[in-house]
Amino acid sequence: MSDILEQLAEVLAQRRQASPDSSYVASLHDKGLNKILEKVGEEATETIIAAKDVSDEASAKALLAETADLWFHCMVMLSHLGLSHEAVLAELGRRFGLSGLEEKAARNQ
Ligand SMILES: N=c1c2ncn([C@@H]3O[C@H](COP(=O)(O)OP(=O)(O)OP(=O)(O)O)[C@@H](O)[C@H]3O)c2ncn1[C@@H]1O[C@H](COP(=O)(O)O)[C@@H](O)[C@H]1O
Repeated sequence: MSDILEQLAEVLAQRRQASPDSSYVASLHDKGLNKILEKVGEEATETIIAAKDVSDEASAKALLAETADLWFHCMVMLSHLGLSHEAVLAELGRRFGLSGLEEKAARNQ
């Protein structure tokens, strides 16, 4: 999965130099941080609504699509602010490492 995030991050970095007319991501950068944050909020809301409505394969698929939209717009936000998705993965890894150690310690007591 992180390979896909890596490749997406490379494309997003290229789009920071692109013309707003040629690309959705470039148009978001051109509109600025407030527009990007508006999209993150919109996609978060759509994800929540979709998650409350999962009842079959089609609605589960709709939730996955909304989650992808949310992750994508979070990636654009990080790119706009010059931050790396790798730092987010490192933070998750650090927490996972910590909880893994805690679980191990608890098992050994
Ligand atoms: N992963 C995505 C991706 N996910 C979602 N979206 C777009 O995000 C938008 C969100 O959906 P909305 O229904 O809110 O769209 P909208 O109503 O048109 O948006 P607004 O007018 O509200 O801004 C849609 O326009 C989707 O096409 C994406 N657009 C691009 N990518 C990736 O980004 C790369 C660069 O894209 P371009 O900048 O378009 O070249 C692409 O190669 C893709 O890999």
